[in-house]
Amino acid sequence: MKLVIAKDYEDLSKQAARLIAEEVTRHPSTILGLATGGTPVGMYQELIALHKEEGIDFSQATSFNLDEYVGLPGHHPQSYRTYMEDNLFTHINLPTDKTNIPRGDAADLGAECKRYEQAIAASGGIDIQVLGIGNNGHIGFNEPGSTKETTTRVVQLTESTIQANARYFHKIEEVPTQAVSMGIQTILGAKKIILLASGKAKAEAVHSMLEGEMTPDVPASLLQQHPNVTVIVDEEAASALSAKTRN
Ligand SMILES: O=P(O)(O)OC[C@H]1O[C@](O)(CO)[C@@H](O)[C@@H]1O
Repeated sequence: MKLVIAKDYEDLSKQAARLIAEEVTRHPSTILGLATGGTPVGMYQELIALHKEEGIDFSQATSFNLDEYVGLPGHHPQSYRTYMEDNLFTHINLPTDKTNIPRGDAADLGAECKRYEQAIAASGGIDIQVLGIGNNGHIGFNEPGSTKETTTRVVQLTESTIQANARYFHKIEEVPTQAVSMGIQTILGAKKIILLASGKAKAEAVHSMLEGEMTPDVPASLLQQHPNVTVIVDEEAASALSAKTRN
């Protein structure tokens, strides 16, 4: 995996946005894999600026998000659909009907998971997938124990993930306990992957991902088998890495 240590969060966000913008410019009908969480917010702001100031054009692109909470309709304030509308979609020219996010409120979640996986395959597959990383090494909502064979499915969130995400809800009891998430196999199917991590709380997970053994106990470590991963971290998130990995 290629490691980039950015100066700070702003630099990380700018470098990540550049990679996406280059991809969209080179290949206008690119299939983007998008992530939520706090980390990519700065990257989305940079992408909006690149769209407004440099005319980066998303009109022919398509997007697939990693995950959505079970039980939340798209219009719920804490749904990942709302997050994406607020942080990116309403500010750029990506057509709404080309933005895909699993339906967490589907009546038949099993069918929804199959439909989502098939839609990704039918698009030709994800060209560039953005990922964050959970403090416990999760990617998407693939919690520890997720194997490399997993595809889009309903997953149970761990207590630590529920606690980490409670900051977006009024109280912890409101945080959904399940999500629909692309699987590890789905993520590994992307042609390129960019993983972003910022802050001290991510240092241990970044260390295990890059320097630990490949194990479903740290789902992000399974990315080691992918041929084209760029990990962009800030100094704090890089702080548990050995000198050898840093150089
Ligand atoms: O960027 P954050 O908010 O630290 O979140 C890290 C990860 O946790 C999630 O928000 C899910 O808990 C992922 O979507 C994200 O990659």
